[in-house]
Formats: sequence, C-alpha cells, structure tokens
Amino acid sequence: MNFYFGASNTLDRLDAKKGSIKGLIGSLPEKDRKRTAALVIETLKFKPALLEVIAAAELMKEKKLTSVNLALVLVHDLLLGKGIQAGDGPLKQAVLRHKTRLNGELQKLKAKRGLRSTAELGQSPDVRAAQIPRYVRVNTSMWSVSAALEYLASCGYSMRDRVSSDPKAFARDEHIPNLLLFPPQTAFHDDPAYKAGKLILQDKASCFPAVVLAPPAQPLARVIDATAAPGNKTTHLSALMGNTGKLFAFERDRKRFGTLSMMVSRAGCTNVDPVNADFLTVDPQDAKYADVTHILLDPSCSGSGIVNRLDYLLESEEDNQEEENERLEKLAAFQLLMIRHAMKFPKMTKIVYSTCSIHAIENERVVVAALACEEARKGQFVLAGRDEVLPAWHRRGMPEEMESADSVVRCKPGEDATNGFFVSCFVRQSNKRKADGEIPRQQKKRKRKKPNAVVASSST
Ligand SMILES: C[S@@+](CC[C@H](N)C(=O)[O-])C[C@H]1O[C@@H](n2cnc3c(N)ncnc32)[C@H](O)[C@@H]1O
Repeated sequence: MNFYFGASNTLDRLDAKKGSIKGLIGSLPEKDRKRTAALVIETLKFKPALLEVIAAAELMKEKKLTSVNLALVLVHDLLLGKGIQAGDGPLKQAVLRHKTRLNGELQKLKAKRGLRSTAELGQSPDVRAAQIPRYVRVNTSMWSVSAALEYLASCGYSMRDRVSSDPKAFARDEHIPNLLLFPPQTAFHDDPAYKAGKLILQDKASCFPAVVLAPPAQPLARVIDATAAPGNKTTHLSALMGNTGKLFAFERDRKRFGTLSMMVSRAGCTNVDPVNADFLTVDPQDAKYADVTHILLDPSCSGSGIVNRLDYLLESEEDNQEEENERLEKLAAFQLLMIRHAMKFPKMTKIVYSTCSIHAIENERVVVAALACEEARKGQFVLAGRDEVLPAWHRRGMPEEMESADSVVRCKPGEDATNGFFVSCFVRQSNKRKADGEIPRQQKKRKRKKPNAVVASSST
C-alpha cells in the first residue's frame, strides 16, 4: 500500500501547488520513481472521469478512505489498471466492496459521453485545448463521396463551409480530398457506415503521407507500405490506387499484423497483400518486388507529436534527458536505415518518409542524413520540391535544420488542429518532374548541433 500512499501524497502536493509534476516526481525516492510517476500521470489523465465515477458511486462515504487522491489512485488501478497491487489489507477490501458499483458508473459515464473505449475518457486538457475536429475519411474503395454525403444527410447531418459546435454540422477538409470534419465529440463508433469500413476515423496529418506519395492507380502499379499496422495509411493508399495494382503491406509485429489484416479486410482493400515480415529483411532484388516504384515509410518513432499524452511533462527532466536522447538517437538510426533500404529497390522512384514526432532528430536530421548516404548518391535520390509536397500547407520544416526546409511538411500540435507530424518525399532525380537538375543544397556538408548524429544501426 505504501506505493499508493506515495502516489496520493504526490497528488496532494500538486493540488497544494508545492511543485510541478516534474519537480515532485523528481523528488521521489529513486527506487519507486518510475512506477509512481506512471501511476500519477495516468491518474491525472483520467482524473476528471475518475472523480465523476467516485462521486457517483459514493465511494468517499467509506470511512477507511482518508483522501480523495488516495481513492483516485486506487480506483485508477482497480478500473483501468491491473487491479490494486497490494496485499489484502482493510483499505483494499474497502475499495473492492464498491467494485461493481464503480464499474457500473464507469460504463454509464462512457455511454453518456458516447465513447466506445475507456481510453477516450483519458483525453488530456491538451486535446481539448487543441480542439482537434473528428476527422472522418470516406473510404472510396467502398463507396463514392457523393454516396457518403447522401448517407450523412439521411442521418441528419448537413454540410457547412466550416466545422462548428453544431453537433449535426460537418465540413470538407480544404487540403485532403475525401476527408470530412465533424465537431470533436462526434461519436462514430456505433455508426453502421463506420462499422462496415466505409468511413475511417483518421487524423488529418496522418492522411498527408498517402496523398504526397500519390501512388499510381493502374493494374500494373506496384507499391509498398513498409510499416503498415494498424493500417490507416494502407487503406488510404489502397483507395488512392483505385483498389487496383498491388500494395504490399509489411508489418513485423505479429499482433499488430492481425489488426492490419482485419483493417484491410474490413475496408474492402482487395489490392493489398499483407506480409508479416520485417521490411529490412526483404531483398530489394527479389523478383516479387522488382517492379515496386512507390513506397511509404512511416516507421516506429517517439510518438511525441501525439497530443493525448502527459508523459511529455517528464521528458525534459534532467536525469531523464540523457536516456531520452539515447532513445531518440536509436530511433533516428533505425529510421535512416529504413530509408536507405527503400532506396535500394531497383525501380523505386518515390519514397515518402513520415513520423508523428516533433523532434528534429527524427525528422529533418534523418532526411539530411538520408540525402547524404551512399544509396541516395547511387540512386540519385533528391528531395521533391514543395510543389509535390502539399504546396498549400502552410507549416514547413525547420529552416535551422535544413536548407530545403520548404520541401518538407510539419504539423504543430495545438496550432494546426492535428497531431504533431512530419512528412518528406524523396524522388529519383531522373524522374523528377521539374527540370531543375540541381543537387539539393542540403547535400553539402554542414556543421551539426548535438545530439544529432544519425548513424545507421539495426535497432529500433
Ligand atoms: C508508426 S506505426 C505505422 C502506422 C501505420 N502507418 C498507420 O498509419 O496505421 C509503425 C509500425 O511499423 C512496424 N515496424 C517497425 N519496424 C518495422 C520493420 N522493420 N518492418 C516492418 N514493420 C515494422 C511497427 O511494428 C508498427 O506497427
């Protein structure tokens, strides 16, 4: 139980404004720090929802419970974690007596808010501040946009110029064709068209890579999605290909591969060939992939652009900083390796590299390193210009990191009504539409700031 008292004490001190989350967690005894930090952060994420549940279940009438914060951490683990991790003492027994009622109130709260998953109850204030609309992509592999609009009208929705707080109004996105915007709280989980795979819930920024790749829509098209699960970008690519040609979708994780296969089948993507394998083990000379011309690389990254996280609060904590830098450097090395591997395919003409990270080390610096690598030189890969990479999107790369920052796209969480995101596009110079013929300036040697040495390694 001491662990719960430690976490509840940290929450008490936070409430009393006796320090920041970072500072208070940093002052915990080192042996408990990681575990307590995780519980405190998770509890804070769910605090408003847990408070409602505790109040509705009248848990605080229980005499053994001396503080609301103690109740919060215990109920967190009981309902959202792996159960209360303590021996069978009277305090644990007191909370367990209310388990059925607490659980019932949790389900009622989810139903009241129109949520399908408990995780959605944990949206941080950041998410609300960012006011990210509910983005819904019409899956054109299954029906047309006009059919979808008719369907939505039959459900009582009406299309407007822009999304508003009117729960029955929606708008079309100005950058991504077939993407619709609804008010943030709009629930689609029980919608028949969503359940049938005809509507796909996908953040706007996550739609950028497939649109930039613009895969060919013809029977002989050969495309790879190298890191595919859960499959949002795969189903988007498939739709852009007109569900024709062949899209090889690689996923190395077995469980995530199951999700990918389910998503692809639900979305009616008949041109997708899901492959449960590590993309790095694929031989670029293998006849099966010899004709691949386009590839999407959306590899594992830090996920630091995802808005629904509180753990970023800990990232700048001094003693974690070194560990974090090491982790980012490893990720960057892996990301670079993936791009270099993609450049080895003999007929590759276009490579889109994206991340949901906000860190330059995983974004601009990986791109600069990729442009300077042997495979880029041999294959004459250069960066596609702004005209091929969402020219109308306002936010571009960091100019202090690369000279062609205008050629890449960034999304800033909290400002662009999306998650944080990065997209870049490599093309073979011989295939480049524009007759500029120049070696891009970022291939010149530049002084780098630390920590940014992106060195290829095989780990993630
Ligand atoms: C960021 S997620 C991809 C998200 C996906 N593009 C989407 O939009 O739904 C990265 C995925 O790549 C997988 N992955 C990482 N390294 C891989 C590799 N070398 N080969 C195949 N899959 C890999 C991870 O297991 C993870 O599922």
